Amino acid sequence: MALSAATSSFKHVNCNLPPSSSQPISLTPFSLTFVSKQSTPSSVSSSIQFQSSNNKGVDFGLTFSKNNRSNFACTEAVRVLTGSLTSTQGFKFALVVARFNEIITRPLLEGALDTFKKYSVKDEDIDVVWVPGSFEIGIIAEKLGMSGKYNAIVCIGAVIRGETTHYDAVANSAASGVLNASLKSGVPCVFGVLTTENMEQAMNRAGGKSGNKGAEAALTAIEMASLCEHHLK
Ligand SMILES: Nc1c(NC[C@H](O)[C@H](O)[C@H](O)CO)[nH]c(=O)[nH]c1=O
Ligand SMILES: CC(=O)[C@@H](O)COP(=O)(O)O
Repeated sequence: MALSAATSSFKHVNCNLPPSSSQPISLTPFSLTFVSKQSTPSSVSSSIQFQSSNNKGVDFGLTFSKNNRSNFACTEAVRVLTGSLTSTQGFKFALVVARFNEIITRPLLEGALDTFKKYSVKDEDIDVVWVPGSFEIGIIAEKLGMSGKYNAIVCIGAVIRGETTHYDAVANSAASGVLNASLKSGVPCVFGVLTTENMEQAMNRAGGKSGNKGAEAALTAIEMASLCEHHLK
């Protein structure tokens, strides 16, 4: 395989990322060595080495197939751990949802549940716990985490600025409550609490023009659950 053909195929390398992931893969190579190894009627397998400026090498084995799909496997030198979004079998999730501003938190919850369904998490593996407001999320997330029943917990709330400084107290307490729950229990507790200046900003993030932050939180929960369960046990 000629180098020019390899580099043109390289633009189309499929890294097996899930369909909704938009995170870039950063390789920033200092130098790149290309070695063609094997060619079959349907594919060409090659080895490519990236050498960074601190002399750490990463070898990648690539298979370019005729249907323009490629497999991309890191083979040695640097161990890269990433949670999978597609290996959700047996995972259990809890969602803690604040009833305050329910007009926002309910669509956030629905977004999260849709995402779990999309990634094959079964309904019977999901528990939803309602709390009065975002201030109360932390203590319940911590209890759920400590129960040892869940792989990750999604915390959902909507704190919307009013006239007074109450907003800052609730928003900061919610954030530190969720963080503490995570650190104390060792179970990933994901922060799906909106903190917005007004209702319009909240609606935009609860299924409006800025997406659904509940759906994003569920995706983060899956990735974190996988990272802990599959790599860090
Ligand atoms: N103002 C908001 C609240 N306030 C309620 C508190 O969360 C809490 O329930 C109360 O102070 C009793 O402890 N909660 C939200 O989720 N969002 C708000 O905008
Ligand atoms: C989160 C809040 O701050 C809000 O609901 C309270 O509003 P206000 O500051 O006008 O009392």
